[in-house]
Parts: sequence; C-alpha cells; structure tokens
Amino acid sequence: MKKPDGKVVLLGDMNVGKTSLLHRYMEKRFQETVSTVGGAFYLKQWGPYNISIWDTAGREQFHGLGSMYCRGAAAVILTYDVNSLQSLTELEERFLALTDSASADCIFAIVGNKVDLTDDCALPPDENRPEKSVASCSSKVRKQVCAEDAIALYKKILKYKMLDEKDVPAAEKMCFETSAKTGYKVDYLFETVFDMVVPIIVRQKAEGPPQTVDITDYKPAKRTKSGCCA
Ligand SMILES: Nc1nc2c(ncn2[C@@H]2O[C@H](COP(=O)(O)OP(=O)(O)OP(=O)(O)O)[C@@H](O)[C@H]2O)c(=O)[nH]1
Ligand SMILES: [Mg+2]
Repeated sequence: MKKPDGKVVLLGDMNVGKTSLLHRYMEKRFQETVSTVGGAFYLKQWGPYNISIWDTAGREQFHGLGSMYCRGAAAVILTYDVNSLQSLTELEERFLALTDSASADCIFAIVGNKVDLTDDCALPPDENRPEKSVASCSSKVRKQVCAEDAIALYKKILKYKMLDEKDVPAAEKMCFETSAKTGYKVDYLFETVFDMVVPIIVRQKAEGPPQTVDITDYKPAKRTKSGCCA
C-alpha cells in the first residue's frame, strides 16, 4: 500500500453522520451504518498526493483515541448534526482539545450534516423563491443550529489556537452544511478541504519526517578500562 502523504480526520459526536459522509464521498451512496468502533481510514488520490481520510468513533468510550488519530493531521473536519445543538457544543467541549496533536498549520472545517431533515420554512420569504406550502414542510423539523452558530465556533477555534483571522481561511468558507443522505455539498466539502491541504502536504514533505528521538535505540556508551582518554 502506498504511504499517505497527508491526513484528514473527521471528528464529532456519535450519530452525526461522519461515516455516512465518507461513504457518500468515497462510494457515492448512502447506506445504513453501524456505530464506528475505534477508527478506520480511506485513501484518496488527489493530484500527485495520497491523502488518508480518517473516520473516528464519536462514542465516549473511544474518546481517548481521538488525539492519536489527529497526530500530524493537515485538516480536521469537525462534524455536527444541524438538528442537535448539543452536537455542536460537544465539538468545543469534547473534541477541540483532541486537535492539539494536529499539524501546527492544520485547516479546520465545521460541518453541519443532515440538512435533508430540516425545512427552510424558518427562512424569511424570498422574492425569487416560491412560497412553500405548510404541508411540504410538515414532515421536516426546524433546524436547531444555524450557520451563525458554526461561524461563532470557528472563531472560538481560532482563539483557542491563537490564530489571527487574517492568516487563515474565512469562517464563511470553512463552515459547511451537508447531507450524506442526498449528497448535498458532500463532494464540495471534501474537495475544498483537499485543495487546502495540498500546500500543507508540500511543506510537510519538504521538512521530512518529524525529528523525534526513539529512546529504545539509545545504547549507553561502553566504559573502557582506560576511561575517557582511550
Ligand atoms: N437523514 C439523514 N440521516 C443521516 C445522514 N447522515 C447520517 N445519517 C444517519 O444517522 C445515523 C448515524 O450515522 P453515522 O454515519 O453512522 O454516524 P457517525 O457520526 O459515524 O456515528 P459514530 O460512528 O457512532 O461516531 C445513521 O442512521 C445514518 O443513516 C444525513 O445526511 N441525513
Ligand atoms: Mg461512524
């Protein structure tokens, strides 16, 4: 198997649709999933680069693994469910700290999934959009998390990372709403992120592997009878 050149990690609470988003992008279909155990990854060829995309488990019991998956990540996709404010709050409270092990210039995307379950009846009337009948909205729920909430979280992340807004992609560009079920904006999400990680991959490759010392390789110098002057 070819060694990946860069890494993208999906993080977020259980049930928000991380696995479904990856299936939709990689296999172009929506299928029933089982809750992820540990983590799994796909490889995606992007131009000359091989990008690994890691799907992680949102379940609390696997939380400890998250920072391991994030190690050296060029991008982290923080995923929530637009119908669950709690899933957005969890990103800040439970998942953000896991990204401490990511690359220093890691890209952050915030993704609100399951928009197919919401109506847009809450939006103000638009002259260009025909009025929807109440009936067409009745089976859908009002979105619990609006785009502004995601943008506010993105700004908090910049603060947490001590990054200046002018040095990173704009919040509006990095907050997405998707539906793994219908495929809405799924390709756009992944492809935007891949385009952004290419410069990070180029830099990581130019710098070579991280300079770490493996202490298991350490062998104390043998003492000779004649001591240091031998
Ligand atoms: N309607 C709708 N359902 C979705 C969507 N994405 C995922 N689901 C459903 O939500 C449930 C959870 O999806 P998963 O992709 O397994 O969620 P996950 O984030 O990977 O969950 P963990 O692996 O437990 O962390 C499944 O029943 C999916 O079919 C979506 O865009 N729309
Ligand atoms: Mg999963």
